[in-house]
Amino acid sequence: MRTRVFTSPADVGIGGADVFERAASEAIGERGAFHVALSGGSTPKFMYEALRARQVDWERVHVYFSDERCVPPDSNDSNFKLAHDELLEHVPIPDAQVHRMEGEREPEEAARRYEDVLPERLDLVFLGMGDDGHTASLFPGTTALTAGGRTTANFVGKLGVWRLTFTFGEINSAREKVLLVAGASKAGVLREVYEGKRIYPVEDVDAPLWLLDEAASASLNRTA
Ligand SMILES: O=C1O[C@H](COP(=O)(O)O)[C@@H](O)[C@H](O)[C@H]1O
Repeated sequence: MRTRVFTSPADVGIGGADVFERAASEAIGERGAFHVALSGGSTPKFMYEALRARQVDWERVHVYFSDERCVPPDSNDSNFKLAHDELLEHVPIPDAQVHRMEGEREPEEAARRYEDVLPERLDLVFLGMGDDGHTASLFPGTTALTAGGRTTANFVGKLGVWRLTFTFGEINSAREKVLLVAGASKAGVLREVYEGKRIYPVEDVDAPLWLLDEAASASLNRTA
């Protein structure tokens, strides 16, 4: 496992922005465009703030989402809205290059439609981890954990809601995967993940780079 530990959640965000800027420069230099998927939740906000001032050729960036809540794009629960308000409206990325999941549609239909939007291969996928070990909207015990295809609708029984999410196939086919994890509530699950217990969905992400804050990593006995 590759891991970097930062002092605070804000520093995790700066670490994520560093990865974004470097990967964008490499992809644009080598292939002429950068295809990146963003996550939701609370952790990416700091990365979005940091990214506004970075040297990124936004005209060549295409943004996707690794999961979405089944809500309209102007809902405060929308992963797209967070990225839009905190980053995308502040940088010169063409609107046509922002590819949101349509959380306002019937979930199965929205998942099918998103498969037509995705590029052949994503350069970089940002992910978070919930304190139940979910990543994207791949929650423990849900059907999406074994779904084929690239995106799927997922009913999350314990929340009583539908979500849209990348499958593990889509996540693992990306060139790079980065997990941003902050907060003491994640420490217990993280310890078990690092012990190789193999009980949480997040453990099915192949070879991710983990960007952690000190609170999340407090109980790790790390050798990597
Ligand atoms: O529900 C979600 O939660 C995870 C983790 O979010 P965080 O707030 O603990 O950082 C997130 O990665 C996912 O995109 C989101 O929809």
